[in-house]
Amino acid sequence: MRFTEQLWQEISPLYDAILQHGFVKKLTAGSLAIETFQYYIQQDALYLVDFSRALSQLAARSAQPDEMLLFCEFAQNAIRVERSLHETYFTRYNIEPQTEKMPACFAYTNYLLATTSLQSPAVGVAAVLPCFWIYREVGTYIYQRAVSENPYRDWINTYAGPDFDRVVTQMLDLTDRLAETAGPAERAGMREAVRLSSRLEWSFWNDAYTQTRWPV
Ligand SMILES: Cc1ncc(CN)c(N)n1
Repeated sequence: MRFTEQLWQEISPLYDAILQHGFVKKLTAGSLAIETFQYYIQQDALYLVDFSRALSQLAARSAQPDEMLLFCEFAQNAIRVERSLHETYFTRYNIEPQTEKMPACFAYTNYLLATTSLQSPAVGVAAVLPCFWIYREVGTYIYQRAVSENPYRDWINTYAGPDFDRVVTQMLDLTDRLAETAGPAERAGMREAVRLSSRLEWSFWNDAYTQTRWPV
């Protein structure tokens, strides 16, 4: 069994919890409140900058030039492609940019930055993997069920689309390659990183759904 197949088995309860979350259910039905989406997209704009920074760190730390190229491309796309999707919504709903990260966004971005800079490159790659993988799976799941008049159609099409699928396949292949040369402790670290980032994906949607702010 591929290492990434094992990973998917391990995180499938977390993935199921994401699919059962009100945010995803309402996004699918097209009934997600605009304020909820607003919060999400404001936080996601902040997230993407650090996500791109984490990918740039992986590029700098890659052992292979081809991997460097991949991470440079992913880092650029995180800002160019996903930001253009965001701009569509910022304009459509008149959303003001936010400058303060709320708890889940803060935890997730700091976790990604710390892991991609301080852990081994293989563990760093595992930490960013759910950012790609879970979005493709959730995007595809929603795409297959979403109503056609869904106001969030652009978001759904981006993550269920062929370009994003190609990137996710490259990430999965790379993760499997790195796992082949990793020792048991490093593989355990990779599994833990995938679990943690998957939890943080759930938290990111949950914060938007509950409009979480810093309590003090
Ligand atoms: C929180 C989060 N995770 C993942 C993605 C997809 N790169 C995103 N835009 N936002």
